[in-house]
Amino acid sequence: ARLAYSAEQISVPVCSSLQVPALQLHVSKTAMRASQKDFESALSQVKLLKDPGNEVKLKLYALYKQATEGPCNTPKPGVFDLINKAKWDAWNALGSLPKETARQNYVDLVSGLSSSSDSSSQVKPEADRKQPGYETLVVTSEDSITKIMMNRPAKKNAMTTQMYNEIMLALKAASKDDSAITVLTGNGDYYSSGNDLSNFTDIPPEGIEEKAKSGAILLRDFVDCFIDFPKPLIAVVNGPAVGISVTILGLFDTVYASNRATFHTPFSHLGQSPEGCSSYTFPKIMGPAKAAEMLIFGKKLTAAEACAQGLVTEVFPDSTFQKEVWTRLKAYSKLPPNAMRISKQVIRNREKEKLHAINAEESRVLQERWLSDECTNAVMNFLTRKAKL
Ligand SMILES: CCCCC/C=C/CC(=O)SCCNC(=O)CCNC(=O)[C@H](O)C(C)(C)COP(=O)(O)OP(=O)(O)OC[C@H]1O[C@@H](n2cnc3c(N)ncnc32)[C@H](O)[C@@H]1OP(=O)(O)O
Repeated sequence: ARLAYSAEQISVPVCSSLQVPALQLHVSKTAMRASQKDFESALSQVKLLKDPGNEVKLKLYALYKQATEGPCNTPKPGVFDLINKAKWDAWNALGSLPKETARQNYVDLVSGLSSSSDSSSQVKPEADRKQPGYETLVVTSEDSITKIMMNRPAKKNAMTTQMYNEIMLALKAASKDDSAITVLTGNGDYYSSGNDLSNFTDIPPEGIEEKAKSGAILLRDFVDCFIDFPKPLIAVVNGPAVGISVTILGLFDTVYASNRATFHTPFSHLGQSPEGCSSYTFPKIMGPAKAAEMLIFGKKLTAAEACAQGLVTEVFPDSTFQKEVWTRLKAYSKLPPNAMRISKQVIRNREKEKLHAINAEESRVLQERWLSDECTNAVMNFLTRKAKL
């Protein structure tokens, strides 16, 4: 049965006080232009929806604020004010998007949510489907799809040691569960900002060399899990992607991206070198010249550019991204699972040995880079707030 979608009922554990202002019936006069009727009807419709989850609620919040107030110009909330900061980030990420476009995107998003909730009114709330035991991820299995969602939105899904370990665990479990396909995605406005640079600060008593050594082992094990993953693996790139979250895309079978996504591997800027087998997969996918621009010079690609260069399978408008992608994935997940697995093996197996060797070599080189002054200075500059990408 449908849940009435009232302000009280949208309380959820992660953002318990997140209230979508669209639920308020007040609409400022500035919003009442081209699609006024549609917008008003979307505002009413949203109250009838099942809880769409925090990620979507943040999008609704941001679009509503942009549509009614224009670009975000309020001060950024403090570090510990997680909920208001998440809301502020979502609104601020819309930049100078015109009010009318925001209004249209709001209407499109609500319409997408209404039709998907119509077709899945029996779906259990996400909290019920969530697999326990993960702190940095939300892992769910439904419709023969295991979804692994990186869940540190306030840190742009930066990957901590714990997150690397949990992703490995989740992939191992997904390889054995009864799902047909597996998806990696991010919660919030980023897909992932790559390696959490504070990983470099936790130096053990044995010293920095030991830290670099254990980091290289973790990196190699992590990437090996992607090389060996036996089922179709799909990246649903919901926003900007940085560093290792980009490089491993070369090991996925399909990459769907929102048109808000960007792809950035600033290794030289960070005094580091390519990993995730990208030194091999990127030149193979996009040719050596384009790969060099990304991996040596840190050129950031838009989603459209990444698609033109073969790293991304297809790009979708952000306003309909989730609806279009999940509709497609649900259809794919109904294909015979063994046939899909075997096709993947036929496509990928002959490269596996080579990829493992490349991964080992990249990890070895990176272990040395982590001890360099160039890397130490770049990480310190970020951590002391002197530099950002
Ligand atoms: C086992 C080890 C394996 C290692 C494998 C190696 C991989 C290589 C890489 O992945 S290289 C890529 C490393 N990533 C970066 O250099 C990104 C650094 N982050 C940024 O430049 C920016 O944060 C941003 C451009 C991603 C986003 O900027 P924006 O202004 O939109 O947001 P904030 O900077 O305010 O970020 C919000 C909070 O998130 C924290 N954060 C973001 N990314 C990281 C990160 N990679 N590591 C650690 N922390 C990160 C940021 O500090 C903010 O935290 P705060 O709210 O507490 O201030």
